Amino acid sequence: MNNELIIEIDNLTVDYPTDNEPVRALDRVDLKICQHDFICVLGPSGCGKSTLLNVIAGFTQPSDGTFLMHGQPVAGPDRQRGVVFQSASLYPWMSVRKNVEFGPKIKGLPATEITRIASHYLEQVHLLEVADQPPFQLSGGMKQRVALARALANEPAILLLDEPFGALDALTRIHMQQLVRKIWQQDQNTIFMITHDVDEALSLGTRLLVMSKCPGTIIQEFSVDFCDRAIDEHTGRVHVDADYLALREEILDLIDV
Ligand SMILES: Nc1ncnc2c1ncn2[C@@H]1O[C@H](COP(=O)(O)OP(=O)(O)OP(=O)(O)O)[C@@H](O)[C@H]1O
Repeated sequence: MNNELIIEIDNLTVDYPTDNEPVRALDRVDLKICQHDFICVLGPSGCGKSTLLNVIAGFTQPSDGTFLMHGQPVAGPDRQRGVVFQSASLYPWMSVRKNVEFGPKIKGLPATEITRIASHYLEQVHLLEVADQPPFQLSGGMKQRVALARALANEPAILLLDEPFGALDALTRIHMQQLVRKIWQQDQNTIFMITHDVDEALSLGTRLLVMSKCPGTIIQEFSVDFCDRAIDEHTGRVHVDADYLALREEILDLIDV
């Protein structure tokens, strides 16, 4: 497997200015992300998970420390980092296909290539049959699949998912998890995902990062392989065994739920 280093974060601190004292959201975070890592970030509410994702996305600049991508500082957002948020925020005036074509079009690719890329990712998320519909005609889960296809169509070096399934019902959520796992396994993507759901993290991630209360720092990392070693062929769900349950308890204790 290719273990190329993609992201290197050293001593990262983020302070948000306020009318009074600045709020320290992240405190001296160190993190390396390599090709094909599937990182899941867990931690109490307000511990700085989104701030960390926003720094990696290029939306927020560090107050101190360094953040390098492929060895270079990052000035702002670009197509190297695809982001999917909890709410799909699609362009409502464009069809599903046009939403997915948007990135490749901005990139200036030839029309045939734009069509090919959009069809490929729409097929991957099982949405080719609704490609010509406007987003408002889709269910919440379908909208999230469009958002995923739109992010993937830029072929980013890393996919950043900020609670992408948080607003979905339980069954749709499981289907989305299966889909993301399959895409990650097939295409060898690199994924950084925030979740509040320990089971979701255990069933998807290869590295689970647990953060402390605000100001956030990474207090523990777990390397896991449940998604590789124990997926039920028929249901696509992870087989829950004693190791899984023990780790689940340990993480919940750390988060102090
Ligand atoms: N723009 C801002 N200005 C001031 N403080 C902010 C700003 N954004 C976030 N914060 C504060 O920074 C801290 C970390 O926030 P952040 O949203 O990164 O946490 P989180 O772990 O993602 O939270 P949640 O799990 O509730 O989504 C919190 O104390 C929050 O109130």
